Amino acid sequence: MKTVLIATKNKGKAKEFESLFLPKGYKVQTLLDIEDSIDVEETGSTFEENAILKAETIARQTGTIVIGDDSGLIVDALDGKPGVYSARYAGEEKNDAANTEKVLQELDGVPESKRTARFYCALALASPNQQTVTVAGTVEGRITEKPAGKNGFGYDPVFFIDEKGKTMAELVKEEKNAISHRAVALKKLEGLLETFLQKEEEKQ
Ligand SMILES: O=P(O)(O)OP(=O)(O)OP(=O)(O)OC[C@H]1O[C@@H](n2cnc3c(O)ncnc32)[C@H](O)[C@@H]1O
Ligand SMILES: [Mg+2]
Repeated sequence: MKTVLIATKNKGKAKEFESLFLPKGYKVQTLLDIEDSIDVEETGSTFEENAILKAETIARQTGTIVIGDDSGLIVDALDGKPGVYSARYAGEEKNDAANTEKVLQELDGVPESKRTARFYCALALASPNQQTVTVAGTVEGRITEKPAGKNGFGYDPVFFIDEKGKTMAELVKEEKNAISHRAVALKKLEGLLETFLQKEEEKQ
């Protein structure tokens, strides 16, 4: 089976990539499987910049093809926050529940019609000897007044999807993976990944 390395230490993302890639015939490896893997500093001001930083840093370190994922929540009433700071919104320790609570507090008193938001996922594909490419995907929703659901990760319990009548955390894995920002981005990356792998083989 073909293997693809994802430059992430996020368990929720890792699980999603495994399910998304399995039907395509790929086995997924992440930085959670690699001992002493380095932390990539996310110094970019856009999701794309950070996805590139993750993918290129790890591609250079491992000498293989790598996918970087930088994603987050964009809330209209908060002028796009937490945005690229989604993981550390309530502090450096990256606490999903605390991040979610902070968004709910900041939206206190904001009416339902003004609680529009979207998840954004930028994916970068890099290898030591090919030009890096990026793609992106989004999914539209609204921020609820309190968390609901146990599935998924991050801000999923407060992200309500009108078409489903449920929060992202109330969807089963298959449902999230059919509509998520990550799934939309990955669909755009599929063909590019095949080309990358072919070119890599030709070089060997
Ligand atoms: O950088 P890596 O190692 O990949 O892991 P991370 O958790 O730091 O990931 P990001 O820098 O991309 O930050 C993304 C944050 O946005 C949130 N997020 C991203 N995708 C999400 C999803 O599908 N559902 C809910 N929240 C999500 C989540 O809270 C993450 O902490
Ligand atoms: Mg991160």
